[in-house]
Amino acid sequence: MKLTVVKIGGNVIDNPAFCKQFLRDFSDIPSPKILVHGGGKIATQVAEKLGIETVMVEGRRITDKAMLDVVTMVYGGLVNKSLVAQMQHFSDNAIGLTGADAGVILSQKRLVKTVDYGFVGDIEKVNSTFIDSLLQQGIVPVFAPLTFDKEGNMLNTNADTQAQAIAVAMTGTYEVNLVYCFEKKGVLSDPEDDDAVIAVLKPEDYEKYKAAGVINKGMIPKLDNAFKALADGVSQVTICHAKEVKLAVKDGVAGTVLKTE
Ligand SMILES: Nc1ncnc2c1ncn2[C@@H]1O[C@H](COP(=O)(O)OP(=O)(O)O)[C@@H](O)[C@H]1O
Ligand SMILES: CC(=O)N[C@@H](CCC(=O)OP(=O)(O)O)C(=O)O
Repeated sequence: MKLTVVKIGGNVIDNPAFCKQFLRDFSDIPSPKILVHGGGKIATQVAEKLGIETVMVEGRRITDKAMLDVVTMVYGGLVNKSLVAQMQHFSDNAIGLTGADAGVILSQKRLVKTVDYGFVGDIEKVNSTFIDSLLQQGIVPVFAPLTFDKEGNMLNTNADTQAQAIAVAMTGTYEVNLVYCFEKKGVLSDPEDDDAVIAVLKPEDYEKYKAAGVINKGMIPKLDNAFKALADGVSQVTICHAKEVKLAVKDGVAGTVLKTE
């Protein structure tokens, strides 16, 4: 049986009209399906209002206690619950979850000698049986980019990584299609040209574009996760504009499709 996992980024969520259109389109995608959301841009804005500075290292937010409070409120509260309410309006029976709810995504606090990331989690285990029990009831799980550790901490977790880990965990039961939606038409071969979409991306091309600096910033962790998902058993991985989510799922052709070789 097929399962669709869609990840939606912060630039889409931050735009109410764009986000509403995306959720309307998402509601047309047949179940079973899962939504994973980011919200980094909104967390940065809220933190700024509270006088808390944002520092990102290799695509991950340094998350001290004050920032953990911000991301817990923003991702687990504001963003997650707003999405769930709108999805109910579009007749998707959504349930909003952090990884701590029902212990569904266990992480370990990120330990890197050179950088103190604070309350940032690297995912260890996803309870696919619990997720499947929701899917079996026709419920659409909506995951905030938060996980937890055995010490009882909430941990901030990169949303692209979380989508990849959930998608891979579900491959035991489903043929999984993973779609990363954002505000551009796909992975671009020319950052200045919004139409220069790379239709098919293979690992060797990725390395080439990365070395040339054409693929950079947030696209690097996104593609690392996307290729990992493909290597770990996800059937199809697409990176596309949020407006093309239905095309990506129904026709399997939109934006950039990843191939292993
Ligand atoms: N070659 C590229 N093609 C498209 N986007 C790119 C490329 N290189 C870097 N980017 C940047 O990557 C960003 C997407 O990553 P990120 O900001 O983490 O998105 P999201 O928050 O949606 O996960 C784009 O907004 C774009 O600025
Ligand atoms: C640890 C870490 O960096 N977590 C991310 C989680 C949100 C996210 O990934 O949001 P986007 O998908 O919108 O970028 C952050 O706080 O920015």
